[in-house]
Amino acid sequence: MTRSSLTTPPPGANLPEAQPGAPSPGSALVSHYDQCFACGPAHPTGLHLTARTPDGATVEAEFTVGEAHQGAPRLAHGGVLATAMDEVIGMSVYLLHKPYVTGRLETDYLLPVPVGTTLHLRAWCNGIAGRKAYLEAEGRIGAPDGPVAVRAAALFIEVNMEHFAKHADLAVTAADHQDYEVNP
Ligand SMILES: CCCCCCCC/C=C\CCCCCCCC(=O)SCCNC(=O)CCNC(=O)[C@H](O)C(C)(C)COP(=O)(O)OP(=O)(O)OC[C@H]1O[C@@H](n2cnc3c(N)ncnc32)[C@H](O)[C@@H]1OP(=O)(O)O
Repeated sequence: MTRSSLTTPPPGANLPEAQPGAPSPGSALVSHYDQCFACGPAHPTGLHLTARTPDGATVEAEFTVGEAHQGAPRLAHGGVLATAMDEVIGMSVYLLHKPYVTGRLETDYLLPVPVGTTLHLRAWCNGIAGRKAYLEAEGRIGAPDGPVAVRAAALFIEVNMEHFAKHADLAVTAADHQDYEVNP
């Protein structure tokens, strides 16, 4: 895809290694937050993405474009598609077993995505350098090997749990995410 140097791993970046306690190959990934617009099962109008990791290194998910996701008539809004890409990439960082947030997200829109289309999403990590993780994702129409409609490249930045606690209840946040390092 077309990407800037900011989302390209620098020389010396390391490929991620399997982390003890991280989701194992074949497992489903739980939502990181019930009310997340992209993956929260309790969100009233969210995308309700569910994901799994087939191999402990990549993440797969499906997103079916609905009436509520239109930008142009009968076509998905680009921002909604970017949300889905951001989330599936965010879920792939889950495999690193540390909290990260999106610093930068670049998106290529290659094909229009009509309402009713199921996009097959896949995300993976291309490298880690210090607190920076370099990630990529694609969304294919209709099948895992269907035509690519969307590509994304992202830079995620590692944060500590206090990042989230500034705007929410630390006790609740920590209790919900005991498997993350709280003070990395
Ligand atoms: C009850 C609550 C439940 C909470 C749940 C808790 C657990 C959840 C676990 C997992 C969640 C997963 C969630 C996935 C959801 C999808 C992902 C999202 O949508 S995340 C939301 C959107 N993103 C933000 O809101 C970030 C806002 N930005 C920031 O907070 C800061 O800017 C931050 C943390 C990204 C960096 O700030 P600094 O002060 O820590 O660090 P500095 O020094 O500025 O940056 C570090 C390095 O990164 C580069 N960098 C930072 N931002 C960059 C950018 N945009 N482009 C290029 N480089 C950037 C800098 O140049 C620096 O590089 P050099 O070390 O000097 O080489």
